[in-house]
Amino acid sequence: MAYRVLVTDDVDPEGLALLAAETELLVDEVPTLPKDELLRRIGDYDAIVGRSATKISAELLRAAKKLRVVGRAGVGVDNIALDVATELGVAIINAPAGNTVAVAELFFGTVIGLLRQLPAAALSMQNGVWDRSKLMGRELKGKTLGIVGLGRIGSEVAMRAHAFGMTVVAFDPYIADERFTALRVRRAASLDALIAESNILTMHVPLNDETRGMIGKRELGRLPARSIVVNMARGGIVDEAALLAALEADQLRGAVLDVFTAEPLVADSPLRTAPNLLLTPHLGANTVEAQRNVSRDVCLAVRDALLHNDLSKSINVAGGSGEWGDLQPAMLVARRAAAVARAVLADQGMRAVRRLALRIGPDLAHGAGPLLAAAAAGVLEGVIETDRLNLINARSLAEARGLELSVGESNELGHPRAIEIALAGGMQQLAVAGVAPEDSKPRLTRIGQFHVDVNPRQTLLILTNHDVPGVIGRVGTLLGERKVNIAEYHQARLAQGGDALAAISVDGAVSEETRKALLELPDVLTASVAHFGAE
Ligand SMILES: NC(=O)c1ccc[n+]([C@@H]2O[C@H](COP(=O)([O-])OP(=O)(O)OC[C@H]3O[C@@H](n4cnc5c(N)ncnc54)[C@H](O)[C@@H]3O)[C@@H](O)[C@H]2O)c1
Ligand SMILES: O=C(O)CC[C@@H](O)C(=O)O
Repeated sequence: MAYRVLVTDDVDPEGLALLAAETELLVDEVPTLPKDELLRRIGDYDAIVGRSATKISAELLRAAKKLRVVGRAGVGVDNIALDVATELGVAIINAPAGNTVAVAELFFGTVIGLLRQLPAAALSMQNGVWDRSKLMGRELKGKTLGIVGLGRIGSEVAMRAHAFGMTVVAFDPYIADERFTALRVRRAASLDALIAESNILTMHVPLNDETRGMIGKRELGRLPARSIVVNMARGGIVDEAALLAALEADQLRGAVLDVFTAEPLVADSPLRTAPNLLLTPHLGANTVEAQRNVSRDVCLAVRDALLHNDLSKSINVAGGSGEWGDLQPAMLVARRAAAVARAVLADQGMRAVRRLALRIGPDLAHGAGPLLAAAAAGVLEGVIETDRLNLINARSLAEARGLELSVGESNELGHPRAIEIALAGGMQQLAVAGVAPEDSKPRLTRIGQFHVDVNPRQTLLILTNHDVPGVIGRVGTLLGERKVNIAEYHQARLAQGGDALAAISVDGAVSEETRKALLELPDVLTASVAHFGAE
C-alpha cells in the first residue's frame, strides 16, 4: 500500500530524499499553498510535512479524512491545532533539536550587531560616510543576561554567554536546580526578580496562555535603565505595542525581534521604523545546517510513523520514552487485556466502564503513557464509532466518555514486565493481567482470580464452567463442528470440583450464534468473546 505525503513550505531536500527513497511513499512537493487550495487538496494525503508558514488549522484537519501524520520541520507547533489533531488521532511530529544552535548563534549575532550599531555602520559605509564617533558601541562583558526559559535554546545561549564574560541568570520554574548548576546559571526567584537585574532580557519559552504577553508595559518599566529586550521565540510573548512605546520613549537601549504576532510583518508596520530596533524576518532557524537537521529528523520520523506505526516521536502520544519497539509487545498485552476485561464484564451485564486502572512492572515504567493509551484503546475497540481509534486519541476519547484512567508502577505483579488492567463500573470489577517478556511472546496470565497462560491472538474465547469431566471435549467438538480452529486451550480452576475458566485462543472470528450455542452446553456458565483489532 502506498501512502501520499504532501510537502509544503521550503523543506530541505536531504530529508525529502529519505521519504522519496521509500517505494511505499509518494511525495508531492509544492510551495506554501494558499489556505483554500490546501483545504481542497488535503483529503488525498496520509501525511503533510511543512514549516511554520503552513497553518494546520482545525478546519484543515477535519477535512483531511486520510491524514495520519503532520510533520513539522522545526520546533514550534503553535501553527497546528494540536487538540483537534489529538482528538482525530493524527500524529504531530516536530524536529525539536536541529535548529537550537542556529537560534543561539543568531542571538549573539543580533545583540552584538545592536550593541555595536552594525546595521547603521554598514549603511553609512554604503552611503559613502566615514563617521566613527557616531558609531560608539558597548560590550557584552560584565553585563547581566536574563534568560526566560532555560530549555534547549536558552541553555545554548547560556553556555555561549559565559564565553563573553556575562553574568547569566534565568527564570524557568519547570527546570530542576541541577540543570541550572550544570549550566552555571543562577536561578531567579521570579520573573520580576530576573527582569529587575537583566541588562539583556531574552525570551526562549513556547507561546501559550502562560507566556502570551509575558513582557508588557509593566515588565518593560521594571528593567534596569537602558536594557535590551530580545524575542526570538514567538511573536506575542513580548507585547509589540508596549515595546514600541518603550523604544520611542528611549527607555530601552534597544531590542531585537525575530518573530512577530502576525507573520509576515506588514510592510507598513510601525515596528519597521522604530528606533534601536533590530528586526529579522524569522531567521532563527535559517541556516543550511539547521534546515538539513530538522528536515532529516522530521522526515525519518514521518517515514517511521507511516510505514512502521512508530509513534515514539509524536508529541501527542503522552509521555513515552525509550525504544518504541521494546514497548510494542507490552502495548499489545495492555490493549488485549483491556478488551478481554471489557468483554467479560459486558457479558456480566456491566457495559458502562467507569474506571480503568493500569498497573505495570518496573521495567515498563518508562512506557506508562503509551501503555495507558493502549489499554484505553482496548476498552473502546468495537464500542465506539470511529474510523481512527489509535494511541493518539484513545485516552482523550475514553476520558470524554467519563472513563477515569490511572496508571501506577507496581513490584507486586510477579514480573518486571507485567501489565494488569482493572476495569470497574458500579459494583463490578475485573482485573486481567499479562506479561511481555523480552525473550518470548506476550501472554495473558490472569483473568480475574484464574491463572491462565495464553497468547492473545486474533480472538479469545473466555468460558466459565463447572469443573466436571467432559466439558473440554464438548466445547472442542462444538467449535470443530463450526469450523472454529483452536490455537490454544487453557483451562484453569480455583479448586477441584469448583468453578473453572477456559481461555481459548482461536483463529478467525466467533459468531454470536456460536457463543450462544456454547452457553447451551451442559455445565458451561458464561461465554465471552474478545475480538482483537489489528495489531
Ligand atoms: N526564531 C526561530 O526561528 C525559532 C527557532 C526555533 C525555536 N523557536 C522558538 O523558541 C522557543 C524555545 O524553543 P526551545 O527549543 O528552546 O524550547 P524548549 O521546550 O526546549 O524550552 C522552552 C523552555 O521554556 C520553559 N518555560 C515554559 N513556560 C515557561 C514560563 N511560563 N516561564 C518560564 N519558563 C517557561 C520550559 O520549561 C522550557 O525549559 C519556542 O517558542 C520555539 O518555538 C524559534
Ligand atoms: O523556519 C521555520 O519554519 C520556523 C523555525 C522555528 O520558529 C521553529 O519553530 O522551529
